[in-house]
Amino acid sequence: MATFESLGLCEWLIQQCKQMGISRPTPVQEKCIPAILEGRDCMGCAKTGSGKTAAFVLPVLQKLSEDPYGVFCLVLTPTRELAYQIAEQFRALGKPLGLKDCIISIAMNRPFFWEHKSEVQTVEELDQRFILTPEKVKDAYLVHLIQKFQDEHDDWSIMIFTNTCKNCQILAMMLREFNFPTISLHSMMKQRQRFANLAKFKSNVFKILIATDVAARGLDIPTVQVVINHNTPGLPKIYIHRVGRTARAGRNGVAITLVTQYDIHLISAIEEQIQAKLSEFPVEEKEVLKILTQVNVTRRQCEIRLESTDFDEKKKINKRKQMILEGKDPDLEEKRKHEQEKIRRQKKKQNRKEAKKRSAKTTAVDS
Ligand SMILES: Nc1ncnc2c1ncn2[C@@H]1O[C@H](COP(=O)(O)OP(=O)(O)OP(=O)(O)O)[C@@H](O)[C@H]1O
Repeated sequence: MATFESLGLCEWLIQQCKQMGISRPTPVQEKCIPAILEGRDCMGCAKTGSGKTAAFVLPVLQKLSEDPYGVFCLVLTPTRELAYQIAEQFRALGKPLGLKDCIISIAMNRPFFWEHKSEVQTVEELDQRFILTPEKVKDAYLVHLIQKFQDEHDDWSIMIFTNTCKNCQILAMMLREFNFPTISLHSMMKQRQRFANLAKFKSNVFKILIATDVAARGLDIPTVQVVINHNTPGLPKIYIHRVGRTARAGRNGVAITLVTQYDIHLISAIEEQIQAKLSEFPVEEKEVLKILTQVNVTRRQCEIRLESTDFDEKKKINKRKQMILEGKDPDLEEKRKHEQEKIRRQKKKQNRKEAKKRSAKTTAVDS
């Protein structure tokens, strides 16, 4: 069995790995580390949660320590959260180097040239994968499932994926109405809020993260035991990334996908890709029916509440797209608008103060 030493990794890096609980290389690390150390081009493909990040971070750090000069490594990621996560790994493993890193994010949601390859996930790691085929009560099944996990496990943590930002927002509101400690993550949130919510979920303050596919790739949250697909992913590749958020680094995990009669063809494509049949998840229908009305009413109330805010996904996305086409950064524009509004308010306040002073002076002169 290979060791980090036999792969050519130097002692200080082996010690850093040990401190992070990494004692033996995973297969992708075993194959990539020597090749990168030799300075060869390398493309690593391995299943989700198998340590691909350290497979390039470790040899990059070793090379950098040998010749610490200039800009050394550029890492491209599909989301900002992932950029921060990888930077953290560089910082943790590269601590003795006094490493300097810089995160640059661009206005566009996703660079189109990114191609993340993942091998077919094996069934052994992912303990159980299920499908649920509800008729019109998806949401009631969701509430029932969460309730079940909450009742049956002391230490639990669930990631729920859904297709749109609006759905994500409504479901988060709805689950909070049922007193589930829920937090959301989607691209219509401000970046600061996205990071804050992710941190709250990672620290286990909130047990449920409901997210769009912005959280489907690369995020490494070891405590996630369950992934629920509120909608069936349109592409098998997305399914693999989503369910890969659980059962990471040899741990166990469960993935449940809610499927309607219109999604059967999608399930067939997923099964073909993962080379495994998904089994039906057993639920007590009676229990689901008991909460059906309450769930539907709560959802409708949340929809009405959300409609009264300016949460218009399409309008906002189109506005952002237009800005990008005009060469503007939507986040910067928003910040600038906010600053201008602040200055305008301060000026107004100042004018009012001065007017008050003037009128006080006039009164004094009159009297
Ligand atoms: N050799 C190792 N032994 C044990 N754990 C490891 C090892 N290498 C990395 N890990 C841990 O495994 C977890 C998953 O690693 P990582 O996020 O790099 O997976 P990945 O293959 O990039 O997954 P994804 O395809 O989902 O992005 C991390 O918590 C990491 O610290």
